[in-house]
Amino acid sequence: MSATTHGRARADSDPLSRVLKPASGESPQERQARLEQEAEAKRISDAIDEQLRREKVEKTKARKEIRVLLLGQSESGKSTTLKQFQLLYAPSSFAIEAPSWRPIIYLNLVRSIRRILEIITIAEIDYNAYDDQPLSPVSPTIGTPERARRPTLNLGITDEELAAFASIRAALSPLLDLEDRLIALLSDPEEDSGEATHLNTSAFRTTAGGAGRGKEVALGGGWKRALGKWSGKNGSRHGHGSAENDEVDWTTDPRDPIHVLQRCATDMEILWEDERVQDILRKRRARMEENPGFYLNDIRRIVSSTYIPSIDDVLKARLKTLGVVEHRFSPTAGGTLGGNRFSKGTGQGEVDWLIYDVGGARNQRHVWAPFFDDVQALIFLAPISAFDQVLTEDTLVNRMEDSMLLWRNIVSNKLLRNVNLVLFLNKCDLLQKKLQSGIQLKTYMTSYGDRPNDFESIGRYFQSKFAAMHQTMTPNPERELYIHLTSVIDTRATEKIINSVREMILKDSLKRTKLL
Ligand SMILES: Nc1nc2c(ncn2[C@@H]2O[C@H](COP(=O)(O)OP(=O)(O)OP(=O)(O)O)[C@@H](O)[C@H]2O)c(=O)[nH]1
Ligand SMILES: [Mg+2]
Repeated sequence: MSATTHGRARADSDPLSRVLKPASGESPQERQARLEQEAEAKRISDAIDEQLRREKVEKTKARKEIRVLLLGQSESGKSTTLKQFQLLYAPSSFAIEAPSWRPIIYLNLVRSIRRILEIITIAEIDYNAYDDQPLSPVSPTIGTPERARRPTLNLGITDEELAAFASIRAALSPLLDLEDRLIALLSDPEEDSGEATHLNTSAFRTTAGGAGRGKEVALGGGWKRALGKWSGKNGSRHGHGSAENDEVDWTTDPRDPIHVLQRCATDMEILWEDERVQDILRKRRARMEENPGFYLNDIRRIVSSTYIPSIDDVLKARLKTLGVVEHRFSPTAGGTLGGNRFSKGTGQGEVDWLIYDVGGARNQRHVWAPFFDDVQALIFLAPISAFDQVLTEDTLVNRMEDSMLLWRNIVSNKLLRNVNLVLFLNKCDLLQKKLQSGIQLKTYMTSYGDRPNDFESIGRYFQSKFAAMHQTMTPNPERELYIHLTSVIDTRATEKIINSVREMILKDSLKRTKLL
């Protein structure tokens, strides 16, 4: 019986209107008859209510969809968390997509090299500023590297080193062109969505003037489809089996970026391993290892002709999200393993998960709100290693401060009052490294005072800070907050956390269903 039919039956025998009728001059028999009628009406009404409740439960069950929104500032780890969901619940699709990350990993590597070259250039500029001072009148021979014999500047560059840097910069210059080609390939997916041969004509073209050079590439969800050809179709395959086990040889395509990378590999290694370069990086406090998309210790492996990104490579790859990207993990579409895991122990049958990954940069945040009243759970990521960093989009704003402001807005938002709230205090691995290198939290957050500068104390401090903000600002004092200290590039640890988040959301969903 449909809900509409129930609605009519209910209107025909409305018990309320009967009860509300005045019962003046009622005889005992009439009263008895009225009470019986009322009881009967109530029984019918209760039966209808129960039927409606059951139908609503069935409808909810039939939908079998849990919607989760990932929020947090740029580089907080939202897309990486999404990758972990995919790895856990749709591992076969993760494996199929892994080769598509290859150009992004190349781009990350090229960006790291560019960053080092920029830092050296700044160091050189600092050095050359010394030229403004008059040279010694007793310069023994013209052309002698006078500066080399001067007391070194704080960066300690000599003319010989300058010459060496100039030579390595020249050797690495093809990477700038490669960066343009990779940006063109990644930024313009529409253009490459046609025939596979199209790749050979335009995908690796150079953008005029290198307009995107140095800027971070930001993409919506379409790039994986556009880069389907990177999954191995344009390389020679040897052997059989699944995509992850197939051996490919990227060098068979003369236009593949692998060639430039291979030609530059030795110079990239020389640059990265050079002690003087390391010294300059140290003095400039450029901790490359902590930057997103760090592959400088893996150059040989990455430029191999048969390179396929590993799980860790994909998790480390940095690609800024644009807009909102929706991902559905469904038991049937996402692979059987995913389906089984999702439905395990829930008592709810199989469940589809709809996860919204959004861009976290300030100019991306306006698109978040329309999703607030459509999700059951929200995972907010705050990278607690970022206390000594500023936002890329606004270098006057400290990242930790930005995270806390965002958190305040989220926890006080009325639209989210009934949403399950999960907080990932993320990048704990980087926090640990920072603390080990002697960086003090109190230098950047004076409110931390003289508390111990160790990971446990700082972790506890941030947990209680974020929890206190929730407690004082929440529009729903009943709402529970689940806080986890995370490093979402750590697959094993994140799997446990995701499982506990899943259990929590499903239990809550079951509770709500029972309450209906
Ligand atoms: N070491 C470390 N790196 C992390 C962690 N979480 C994320 N990353 C890296 O940080 C970078 C940024 O992560 P993303 O997941 O792309 O950040 P996002 O929040 O999606 O950023 P937007 O898309 O710009 O909003 C990536 O290179 C990740 O590999 C972590 O816990 N530890
Ligand atoms: Mg992202």
